[in-house]
Amino acid sequence: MLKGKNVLLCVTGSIAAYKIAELASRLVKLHCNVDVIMTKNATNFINPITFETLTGNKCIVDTFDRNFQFNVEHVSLAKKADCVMIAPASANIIGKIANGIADDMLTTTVMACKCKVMISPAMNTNMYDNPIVQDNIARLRRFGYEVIEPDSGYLACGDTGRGKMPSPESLLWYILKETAYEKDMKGIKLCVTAGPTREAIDPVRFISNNSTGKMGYAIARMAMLRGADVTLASGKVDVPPVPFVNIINVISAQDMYDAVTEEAKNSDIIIKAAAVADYTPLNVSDNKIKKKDGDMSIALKRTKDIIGTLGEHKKEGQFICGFSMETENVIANSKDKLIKKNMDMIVANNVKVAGAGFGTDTNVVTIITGEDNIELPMMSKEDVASKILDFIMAKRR
Ligand SMILES: Cc1cc2nc3c(=O)[nH]c(=O)nc-3n(C[C@H](O)[C@H](O)[C@H](O)COP(=O)(O)O)c2cc1C
Ligand SMILES: CC(C)(COP(=O)(O)O)[C@@H](O)C(=O)NCCC(=O)NCCS
Ligand SMILES: [Mg+2]
Repeated sequence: MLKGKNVLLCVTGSIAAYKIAELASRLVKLHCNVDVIMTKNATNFINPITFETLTGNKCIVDTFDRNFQFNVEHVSLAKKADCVMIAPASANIIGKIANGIADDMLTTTVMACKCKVMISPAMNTNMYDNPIVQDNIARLRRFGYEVIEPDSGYLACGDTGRGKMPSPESLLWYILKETAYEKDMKGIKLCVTAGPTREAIDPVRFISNNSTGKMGYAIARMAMLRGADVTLASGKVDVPPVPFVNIINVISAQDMYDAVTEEAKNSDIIIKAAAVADYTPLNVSDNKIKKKDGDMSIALKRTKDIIGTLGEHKKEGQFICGFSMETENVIANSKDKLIKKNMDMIVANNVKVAGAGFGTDTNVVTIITGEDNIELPMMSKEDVASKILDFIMAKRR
């Protein structure tokens, strides 16, 4: 995902420094070239050899070290980097950078950087809340540095509070958002739906379906990485939330209808990968329905047709993509829906095909537009998501 990219990690003297080894390793596994600069104080917490072994590059601490690969190392590292992350960032380094001090390798390199610089403060809560630190952070933001909000939680001194460095996984997402993929969807507002809906029968029971949200979440994730401004209307799912995406949690088909019809007013593209109930109980019992002898039946009524409503009110230039999950006459039924509901594209999948449908990490789909019928081989839901976005972007051009 990061082949050909150069990320510069800058590590300072905080107990959270050890966690950056994990980040460096994750980046390397994504085929990224990783350079690491440490402050001298950081080497008290983690040895440069750790980073050198993980990245295959010399870890630089001393500006005046003559054992250089480049002529003027601080300038070449600054020029080469696609993005810089200072993590953990000590109160000291924040103060130095905010005030134009460049008295070591880290601060000198950062001073020479033109690329995006992200700073992840990690320190004791009292230090973080200190008005001098807060003032320095505000100053850094004013100069275009991205300062990442620290988490709240257990700190090494035994206190609990603000100042904890976000997990390596969270920091990785910041880097991916900046460097992974071309940002060809920048400026586009995308609304994605995902997951199942739940239709209450009584306070303890509901009618639902097997959707896990994996397909919709993959679309939201890929679009976010391509620079889109993404809103994800999600039913109850177990998949982790997508960072940097506005998630609207919904339960029922009616909730989904309300969220999506509202969001659609400002969306350039709408992709509906949720499995929304077509029917809901006619009456919802206020109390748990008691078991009785004999059979029972539940009367159902139609839910509102979300895609139908979106198609009817489609704005000029808006692109609507639906998903269809069929078990027979997949293509014919999907084409029918596409036309009837005024969609621009429909992605058909058949639950009965191996590697397709609910819960799996792969899917087998056919992308159907007015003109084309493109059958894709089995691929990961991530790759299916990319293909869908590629098609939509090409159609919009
Ligand atoms: C055990 C220990 C843990 C520390 N943790 C932090 C920390 O999390 N954040 C911080 O700002 N300073 C922390 N410090 C203080 C810094 O190491 C100190 O301010 C140092 O001068 C920072 O140097 P540097 O910014 O050049 O890396 C810690 C010090 C010690 C001894
Ligand atoms: C120390 C640690 C990395 C521990 O993380 P963990 O609880 O996730 O294992 C985390 O609490 C953190 O990021 N702390 C911020 C820096 C810190 O605690 N500095 C010491 C002064 S209180
Ligand atoms: Mg349906």
